[in-house]
Amino acid sequence: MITVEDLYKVYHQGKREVRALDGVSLTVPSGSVHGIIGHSGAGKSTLVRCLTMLDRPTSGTIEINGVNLTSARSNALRKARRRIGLVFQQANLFDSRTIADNVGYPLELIGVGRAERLRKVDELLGLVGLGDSGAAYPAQLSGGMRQRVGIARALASDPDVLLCDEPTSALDPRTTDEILELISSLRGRDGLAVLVITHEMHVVKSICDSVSLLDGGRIVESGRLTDVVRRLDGRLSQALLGIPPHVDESVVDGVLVDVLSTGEHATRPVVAHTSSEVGAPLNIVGGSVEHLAGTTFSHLRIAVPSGTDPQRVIDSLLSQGADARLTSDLADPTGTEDLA
Ligand SMILES: Nc1ncnc2c1ncn2[C@@H]1O[C@H](COP(=O)(O)OP(=O)(O)OP(=O)(O)O)[C@@H](O)[C@H]1O
Repeated sequence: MITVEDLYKVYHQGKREVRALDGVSLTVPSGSVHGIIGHSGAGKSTLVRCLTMLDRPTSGTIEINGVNLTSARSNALRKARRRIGLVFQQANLFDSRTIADNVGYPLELIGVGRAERLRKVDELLGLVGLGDSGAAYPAQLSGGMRQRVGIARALASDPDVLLCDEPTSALDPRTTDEILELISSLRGRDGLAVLVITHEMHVVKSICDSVSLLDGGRIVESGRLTDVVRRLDGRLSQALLGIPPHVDESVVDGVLVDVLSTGEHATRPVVAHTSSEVGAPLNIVGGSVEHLAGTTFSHLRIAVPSGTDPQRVIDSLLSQGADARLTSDLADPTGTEDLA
């Protein structure tokens, strides 16, 4: 488990003060995957540097399974750092070393004997699906395989936390899914907590149990994936379940309403029911249906014709267990806010 409390990182540019991290707090329990997304400049890289203590936070604490990284010095800090395994966009392998030697490198650094190293490397290569590739060299592997090597190397020192910084940004969609499946399968391995920094909503939807939105150095929204998407007006909900404009909504006659139904409600004809209840045709002008963490989320945008009171429509939808709001009341109705 990793616990971050009130983390600040202040940079000084001449007389200007930049709060790259402005009081970040978060907890990632063992056995879970937490995603952090945010605009460019939100503070993601600073957070990664501070979590790994490559850059010292100005204040605040980082604890991993009760061990405080922020107060540790020299040897104790070096040891504490091994509690975090790092996976980057590119695996940055040593080209002149075999795959096995790349994975064993962190163990070599801390003086683990050859026999134990070979045993561990074998186990890790098996775990990432590269049991037969130990003797190969990086140049002989595909990008996805190299990333698997990077993951095996990150796990070599038996970390408590796996910190993945844009782990699939350099991969094609199919390889991305294979790597995500691998990362997802690692949650709970000896109590591992996984933290993924990403700008890809697909990553969040595929493997994260919980997610935080970082903006201006602060976490402005956070929660379990299935909870944040339920908040129809939330930025994360709009980003994860957003409805791209399918029609020119300015020519729609009437008022637009967004409807979010979850779980079993998502399988019911709530719009059809409301349509007959209010006695007006309700045209669906956009929608997205997602299955996240075993739950179905249906987000529809409907046009309520002029002459029909939209509040009656909203009330009818609410009475059926759906959430419904005027689209014009939503912060980002197009769901196209760039969180990268
Ligand atoms: N060494 C530094 N000195 C001064 N300001 C910095 C420094 N590093 C980062 N910043 C500032 O801190 C803020 C957060 O930057 P950071 O690189 O962490 O954002 P990011 O979310 O990783 O962005 P990107 O996705 O573009 O890499 C930005 O305003 C940036 O200009």
